[in-house]
Amino acid sequence: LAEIKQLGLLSVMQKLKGSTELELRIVLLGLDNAGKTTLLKCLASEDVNTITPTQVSKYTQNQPLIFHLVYVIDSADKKRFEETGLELSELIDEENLAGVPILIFANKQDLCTASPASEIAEGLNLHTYRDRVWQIQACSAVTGEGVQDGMNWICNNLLKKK
Ligand SMILES: Nc1nc2c(ncn2[C@@H]2O[C@H](COP(=O)(O)OP(=O)(O)OP(=O)(O)O)[C@@H](O)[C@H]2O)c(=O)[nH]1
Ligand SMILES: [Mg+2]
Repeated sequence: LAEIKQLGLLSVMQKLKGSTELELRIVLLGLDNAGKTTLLKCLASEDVNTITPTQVSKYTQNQPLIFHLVYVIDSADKKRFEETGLELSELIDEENLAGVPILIFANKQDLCTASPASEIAEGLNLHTYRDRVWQIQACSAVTGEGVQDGMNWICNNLLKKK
């Protein structure tokens, strides 16, 4: 995990379907330059009132309230696909994160050099993840496209658990 840049812990108060209020904790991870900060800004600009990003300086393995992981990938940086895949698999093998649902953002889809999310999913062997629910979502943190779809997936997971 040492090389994973830890970005932020997001405490999100989401009002779902008008009546339910849920607190959602997200740990946002990814290699440097993947687009984590841009994604946070994108989320914050969409709903400043309900999202409170907190920058934390260090990843602590015993975070008590991790409900979801979000892993960001630069879809246009093919040279680092192997590296990011290794980091992701280490994360998946973390004992403390066993079973934690994971959303993978295939970010920077606005670039014409970006690989499609389906190709990235294959390269990362996502289909072999059997201990948790996972989702890969194509997005652009710059245009905002796909970001809300990813967040909706997380919200739907929470609703299912209730
Ligand atoms: N075209 C494009 N550029 C993006 C996108 N997301 C991020 N970037 C750019 O990629 C670079 C890195 O983005 P950051 O958000 O700083 O990445 P980061 O993951 O926070 O990087 P570190 O803080 O170094 O770990 C910046 O120049 C962003 O403008 C995207 O969806 N599309
Ligand atoms: Mg950053």
